[in-house]
Amino acid sequence: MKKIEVVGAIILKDNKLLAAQRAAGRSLGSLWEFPGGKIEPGETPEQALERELSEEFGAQSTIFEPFTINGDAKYDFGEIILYCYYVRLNSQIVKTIEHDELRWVDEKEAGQLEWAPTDVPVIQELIKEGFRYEY
Ligand SMILES: Nc1nc2c([nH]c(=O)n2[C@H]2C[C@H](O)[C@@H](COP(=O)(O)OP(=O)(O)OP(=O)(O)O)O2)c(=O)[nH]1
Repeated sequence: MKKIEVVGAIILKDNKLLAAQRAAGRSLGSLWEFPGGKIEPGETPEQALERELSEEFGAQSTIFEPFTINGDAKYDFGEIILYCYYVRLNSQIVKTIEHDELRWVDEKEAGQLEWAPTDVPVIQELIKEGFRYEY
């Protein structure tokens, strides 16, 4: 099965997480995820994440440490391996081209969203840790 490596951003501000809802027509449509996307050949995960955040939001970012666990799930289109990093946005979000909605959520609200299956172990661990590491 095709392995697809994906990076996701854990963006925290005032104890809230930036959650993004995938646009309805896309793969895993309408499910919630970490902003990010596929790692392209020759890119490090950090480079991929910076690029994705620039493309999706028009925002500059700084990538900090990787999260303690990865996501991993199999779909009909391949196996997604999700690497998440703590990220600070250095500029405003000026656009959103790939999401139906962006929402700042606390732990309780995050637990009530329907996340992509890949993300479920990651978000559960993050909720357990608490939304307290702001960069
Ligand atoms: N960005 C992001 N993608 C995720 C997460 N969890 C997860 O399973 N994915 C999946 C959805 C997509 O199949 C893939 C990311 O690809 P992408 O967002 O760059 O999608 P794409 O532009 O290629 O669009 P598409 O063809 O998949 O619709 O990883 C997540 O938390 N963030």
